[in-house]
Amino acid sequence: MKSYDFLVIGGGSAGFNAARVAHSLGKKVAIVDGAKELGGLCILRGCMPSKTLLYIAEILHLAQKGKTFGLKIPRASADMKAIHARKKKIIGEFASYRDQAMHSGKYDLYRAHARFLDPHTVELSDGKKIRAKKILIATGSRVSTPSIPGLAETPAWTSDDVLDLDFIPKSVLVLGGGIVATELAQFLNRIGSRVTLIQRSAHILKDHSPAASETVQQAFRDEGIELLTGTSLEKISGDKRGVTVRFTQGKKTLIRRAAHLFNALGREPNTAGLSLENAGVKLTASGRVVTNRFQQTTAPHIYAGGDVAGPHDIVHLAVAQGELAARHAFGVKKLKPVDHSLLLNVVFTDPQLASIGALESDLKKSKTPHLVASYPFNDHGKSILMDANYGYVKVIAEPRRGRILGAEIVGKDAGELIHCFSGPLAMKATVFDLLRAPWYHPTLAEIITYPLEEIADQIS
Ligand SMILES: Cc1cc2nc3c(=O)[nH]c(=O)nc-3n(C[C@H](O)[C@H](O)[C@H](O)COP(=O)(O)OP(=O)(O)OC[C@H]3O[C@@H](n4cnc5c(N)ncnc54)[C@H](O)[C@@H]3O)c2cc1C
Ligand SMILES: NC(=O)c1ccc[n+]([C@@H]2O[C@H](COP(=O)([O-])OP(=O)(O)OC[C@H]3O[C@@H](n4cnc5c(N)ncnc54)[C@H](O)[C@@H]3O)[C@@H](O)[C@H]2O)c1
Repeated sequence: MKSYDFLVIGGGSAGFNAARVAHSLGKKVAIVDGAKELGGLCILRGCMPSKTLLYIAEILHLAQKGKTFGLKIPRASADMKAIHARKKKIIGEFASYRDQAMHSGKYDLYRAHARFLDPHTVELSDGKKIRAKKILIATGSRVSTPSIPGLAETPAWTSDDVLDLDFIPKSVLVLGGGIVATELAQFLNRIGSRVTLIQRSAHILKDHSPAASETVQQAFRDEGIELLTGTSLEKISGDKRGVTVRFTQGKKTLIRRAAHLFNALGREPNTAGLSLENAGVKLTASGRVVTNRFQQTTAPHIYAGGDVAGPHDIVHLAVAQGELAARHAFGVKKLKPVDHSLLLNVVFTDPQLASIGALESDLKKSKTPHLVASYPFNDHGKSILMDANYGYVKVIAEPRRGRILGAEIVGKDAGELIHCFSGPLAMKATVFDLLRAPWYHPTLAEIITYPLEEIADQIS
């Protein structure tokens, strides 16, 4: 039986980066991955394909509103075969780069599924057994199918299918109003599908502020997406002609039909089949692997990172958790846990929605003193000339010295603009520090100076 210092189960963002760090510390490392294609979710079926398609859809949208800018663009439409080919080429290049790195000889790579036999031994789906001193579980997440009558029996697309379309679907019913649902509903609508989105809570993107979700909702409705919120799904059925969803909204019972159904009702940690009970690794009530601040599970020599551990399914956190686990496993000193108080979140709808640090609602709940100021994009020179009028920038600061606690941006390129705050938040900067920085005119970024000045005025 082969034996290693470090065994990584799952070679996605968390697992690959943990293996890379362990190798750089001089350790003998093995990666086990059971996927047909190497690369992990972000490269193959997550961040990169979705952002490739969303960017294309944004260009199409701008071309279609050429008249607003005084342009004659007679007919802009999606050529799905070409779009699909572009996506495949781009993703193929990213995946091949990762594949080469995994085959670099720095790690022993096993293309199989693993399950624990005991706390130090795993059995692979090809029958091999391997042992390791330290192990990382980085098996990611998978689409969940909640128990809604008819859902399991009705053919439904997942995000994997939507990201791989090579035709324009006539109509799609999108179930859910989270990030996957909203980003891909807008993509489908912009390429020319008739889209209905059915969401359980009162707002889409319910983890964000109501003002932020309402702004995105308004943009979606203005683009022609039918958005139904505050609903409860009752029955889903399908026949040769398409799918039917029956649901309630308040006291009304409603029915919608479409050619296709898209299940965007969330993801769940990928732990089935790992036989974690043989290793003494416990799960939380929501099915994530229990970990401490250094990613150790309830069996201290076994670590977990990425979507399987949470608390957020975000790729830079998966990378940070994997790297931290490898360093901790091999005794690197003065390590800091991943700082979730600096949570950075981006939703790549148009307008984009991005936030960092403390949310206003959490500060209100905990009665933490704070100052808030915001400024709308429809009163800002650069966004007006770009016809990018949805949204606002909001800054939250501590009231005595003006230390920035958080920021929320809804608007054009919010995912880029929010990074004006990530360095300053990490460095505990104040609004006064940021106002000393130069801000070029005319840029979208300079809008940030307005709420900063308002807070500075309130303090002084
Ligand atoms: C449509 C979509 C868009 C997204 N967009 C973004 C975005 O824009 N930005 C962002 O930050 N995040 C985004 N995410 C989330 C992000 O992709 C994930 O948080 C991240 O990829 C998780 O990385 P991971 O290493 O935990 O898991 P993964 O990358 O999923 O890796 C897990 C690996 O484990 C393997 N595996 C599973 N079980 C076993 C087993 N028993 N034995 C061996 N191998 C196994 C799998 O084959 C896989 O390769 C998106 C997700 C989706 C679905
Ligand atoms: N831009 C990004 O960073 C990005 C993009 C895509 C995905 N992701 C990550 O992937 C993860 C998964 O995203 P997701 O959108 O699939 O999940 P999610 O949990 O964010 O959204 C699931 C949606 O389904 C609804 N829902 C769940 N069960 C339901 C039921 N029984 N009846 C009615 N509605 C129900 C929820 O209310 C919610 O709107 C997220 O945590 C996100 O962090 C990130």
